[in-house]
Amino acid sequence: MLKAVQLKKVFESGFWQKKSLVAVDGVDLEIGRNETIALVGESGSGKTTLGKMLLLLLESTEGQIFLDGVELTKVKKRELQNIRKDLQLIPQHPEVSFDPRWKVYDSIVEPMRIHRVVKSRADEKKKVFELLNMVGLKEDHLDRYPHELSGGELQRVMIARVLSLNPKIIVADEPTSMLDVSVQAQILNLLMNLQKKFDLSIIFITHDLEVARKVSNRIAIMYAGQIIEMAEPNELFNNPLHPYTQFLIESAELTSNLYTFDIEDDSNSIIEGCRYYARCPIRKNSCKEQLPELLNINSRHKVRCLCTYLKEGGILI
Ligand SMILES: Nc1ncnc2c1ncn2[C@@H]1O[C@H](COP(=O)(O)OP(=O)(O)OP(=O)(O)O)[C@@H](O)[C@H]1O
Repeated sequence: MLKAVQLKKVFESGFWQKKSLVAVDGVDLEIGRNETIALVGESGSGKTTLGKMLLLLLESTEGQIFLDGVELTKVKKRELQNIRKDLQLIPQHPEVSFDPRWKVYDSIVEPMRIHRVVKSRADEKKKVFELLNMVGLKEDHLDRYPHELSGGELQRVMIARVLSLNPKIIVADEPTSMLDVSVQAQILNLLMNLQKKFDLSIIFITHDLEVARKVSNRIAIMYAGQIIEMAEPNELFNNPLHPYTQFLIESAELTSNLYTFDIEDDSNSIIEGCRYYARCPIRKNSCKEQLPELLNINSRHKVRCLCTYLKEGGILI
């Protein structure tokens, strides 16, 4: 359904001296209908940048994106308007996506008007009530301004707004991280139920491995702009192969949340070998020179680590 091939994003940053920062570094990813892939990784590993590129909200420096076989990176801007409604974002902070001067009703109908998915005001009203029902809000909420809603209610409005366009792919970028635990669970359940109903493909960005395990069919672990391991949740938790994944799982068990390094290293700058070299407890000299590929260990498990290939039976050689 959605397929990314060797996606790369390089930002030019630096105030006095310009420096290239590789935020996403050669990502291949394929997501099927009704599938959820969780992108997990520490702050700065490129999750949001990758998510935005997949939704065409950010231009890729290199690589291709296909939706149902159509290469989106080649489609003309005018034709993209139609495709954009299939690709939607649920952001971490919905409050910044809403106009504070608009009531909830207007915020929900705005994208439907832009994309002309309703034919009359009566249709529009009917659709808004349907959506409201689905996301568990009441008629009374429609007449309020964003600041008059709780974080959980606001995220429900965001979900209604996104679903109004009947999208194919949703990138949910840490959609529950600012909510308290009980509301988090409600929103996650709501998303999972709506996914079945709407046949959605979801890329779920999170720091929280336990959330990833709960919501996803597959988990992709990101480090320094690359996917370094990918597997179904049970397989990944029972048999983590990359030293970084092992570290994440151990840290999550200790703190129930993902430990973040103090990132004063150069993991996002352009180096030759394995991006995890500086921190890796099992590194070999050859890891410094050779960037490992993301290779299949078996049909359900991929890893990007030279030492693991050798240990797991030498697929590389
Ligand atoms: N517009 C930009 N200009 C320059 N650098 C950027 C820009 N957007 C992101 N970056 C950099 O790209 C890298 C990846 O950022 P990104 O936001 O994708 O990471 P992330 O994994 O989503 O982090 P977080 O979990 O904190 O949201 C970071 O080093 C970030 O500073």
